[in-house]
Amino acid sequence: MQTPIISIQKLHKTYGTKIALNHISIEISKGSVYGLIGQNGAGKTSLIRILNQIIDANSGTIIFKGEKLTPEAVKHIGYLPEERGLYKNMTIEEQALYFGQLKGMTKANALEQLNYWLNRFDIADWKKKKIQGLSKGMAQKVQFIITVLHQPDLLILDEPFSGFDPINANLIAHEIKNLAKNGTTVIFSSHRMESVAEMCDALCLIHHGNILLEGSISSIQKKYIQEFFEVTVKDYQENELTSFLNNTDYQTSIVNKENDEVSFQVIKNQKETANLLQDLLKVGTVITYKQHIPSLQDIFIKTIENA
Ligand SMILES: Nc1ncnc2c1ncn2[C@@H]1O[C@H](COP(=O)(O)OP(=O)(O)OP(=O)(O)O)[C@@H](O)[C@H]1O
Repeated sequence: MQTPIISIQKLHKTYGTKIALNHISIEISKGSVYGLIGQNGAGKTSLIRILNQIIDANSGTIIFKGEKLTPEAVKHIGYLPEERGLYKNMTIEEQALYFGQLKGMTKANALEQLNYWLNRFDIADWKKKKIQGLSKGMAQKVQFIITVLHQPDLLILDEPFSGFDPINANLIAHEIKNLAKNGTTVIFSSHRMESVAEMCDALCLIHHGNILLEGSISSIQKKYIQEFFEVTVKDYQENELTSFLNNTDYQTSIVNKENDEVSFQVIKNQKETANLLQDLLKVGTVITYKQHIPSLQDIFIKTIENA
């Protein structure tokens, strides 16, 4: 891995006795789209708020662009929170100037960037519109523009597609990928696993403040390909089937059982030691034995079920 743009080391966060992040460590390389996934309450927002210095961690270190993260360095971060916040009485232009200047931009630079994005989205005539007159989708687009206006090195997007129709969601997805191609690092937080699978190069799955899975999408899938199997056994012995189902080396779920055939999915718990084919041959005549290529969704669900 190249030098990470952000390195999170042993980050720990509690609220009273509740552990929101349990000494987690993550490294994210420049220009990647990194998925942060987990169910409600997993700890994603806590991590994002610490990265934005909105709240403090109890302990741990964050190194951003080679140095310890400071409030000043947050100017190089763009954050699209899940609860969007625009000032309803301002025009789009006023809003862009306000947020741009907060991030240290000159007025001229903020205007130049605003024009660039409005033209890119083909909405140049929106500039003087007030936020309160915008539809939800339009306001989301403006919020996206304001988040990227100052050309941040790190872009943190919390559920960026919520509120968008599929066409606009595609448009934003395209822009996110394009920014990453040009060197912006993106942290993409969502509990919608399919959009993470589509957008990200790497990810981490957080559950109750712990990291259950971490790495590139291809390495995660490769690891699980070796573990999932679809099997059909004919002329099976009921007692041998029962003992296979009770074997703790495997997790087995029966898909179909009819006449003298039984079909099931098997996951190897003990990848190194279990000899699946040999164990299946004791059950009966193996007529199908194939590796199942799991979707990321399958992997996440199984991982959380086993946690
Ligand atoms: N201010 C707070 N006070 C007490 N507990 C909190 C506070 N904020 C978060 N928590 C708890 O910390 C845990 C992690 O919450 P967090 O909001 O970081 O999760 P999340 O992954 O962002 O969830 P969601 O997808 O629902 O936004 C949860 O159990 C939550 O109830």
